[in-house]
Amino acid sequence: MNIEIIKCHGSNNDFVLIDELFHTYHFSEVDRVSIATMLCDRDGLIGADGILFTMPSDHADARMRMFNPDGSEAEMCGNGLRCVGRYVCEQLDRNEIMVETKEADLSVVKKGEIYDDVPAYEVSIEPVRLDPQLFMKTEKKLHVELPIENLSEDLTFTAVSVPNPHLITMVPEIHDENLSSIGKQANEDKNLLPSGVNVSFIQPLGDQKIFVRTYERGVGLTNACGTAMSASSLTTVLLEINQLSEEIYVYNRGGFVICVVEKQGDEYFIKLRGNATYEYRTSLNVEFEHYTFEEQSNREGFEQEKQAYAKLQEHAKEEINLAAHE
Ligand SMILES: N[C@@H](CCC[C@H](N)C(=O)O)C(=O)O
Repeated sequence: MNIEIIKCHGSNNDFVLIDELFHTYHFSEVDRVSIATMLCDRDGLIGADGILFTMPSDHADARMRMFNPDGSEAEMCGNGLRCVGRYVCEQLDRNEIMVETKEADLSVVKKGEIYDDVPAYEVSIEPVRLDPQLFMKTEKKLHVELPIENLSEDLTFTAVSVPNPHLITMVPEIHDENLSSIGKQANEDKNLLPSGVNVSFIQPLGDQKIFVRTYERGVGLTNACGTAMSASSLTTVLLEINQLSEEIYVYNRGGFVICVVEKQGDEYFIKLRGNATYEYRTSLNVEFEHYTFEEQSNREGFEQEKQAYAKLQEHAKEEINLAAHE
């Protein structure tokens, strides 16, 4: 089967976008899993943190289904939603659309630039729930800054569903080996976390700024995770480190995003704003029976936007260094 793809990223959390709105591909559920495991493989031709199936919806402008490299399907993907949002906005010639996701219809709005020549897309991250029982075996009704003995002797965690599951912890300094080992352990402990979990470490940088690193369920360490940065922003608001309704700059290995946490009654709402950058477009011939694929065309690169994004990333690195030495 011939499949056209766009390789894209949000904060260098990179994806393969497949358009089923304007192409008629008949994928079975097994095909979707094969596409995810084959195309995301970092030792293969493409390599990515996930697949974004951009599909028709019976009530919204489009529907997004997101698959991790291990073939599992996630409830949501914040960085991916910006990429799908951009794609659909451009196809429909609109600046604002609604995208159906597993648990909610979410708005995507094109909103100026996040940095010079880097257009910004703002997405709603909903529903936001603090009930740990949604994904963790626990008697507790709320799990904010509490220990989880099976995962760490000294760290405390906050459980947030947005609606994919997240455990967040505050640390003075981030050590990848520690995050990786806790992330692996959390995803192996099916008695505690039956559907797995994304684990993030937050390093506060002061002045409404944080640095977030995430071990993603179904992936491992990634450059950034949009839902994790949203859940982390909420965590810092709950812990009164950052302010409600104010912009929170979230730095990551691949750049930065801006989150705003709002509260209405007892409910929280999060907006996530950041880039949606295309790297290249190409077409693939996928042989599902043989579990193989090859590239059919030369890659069409998006050099200008890649260069603009490289400057954003340089700026993010400088900001992180400055904050770390203040
Ligand atoms: N990187 C994504 C989240 C992708 C799904 C995650 N690995 C999960 O299984 O929940 C994001 O930007 O939110």
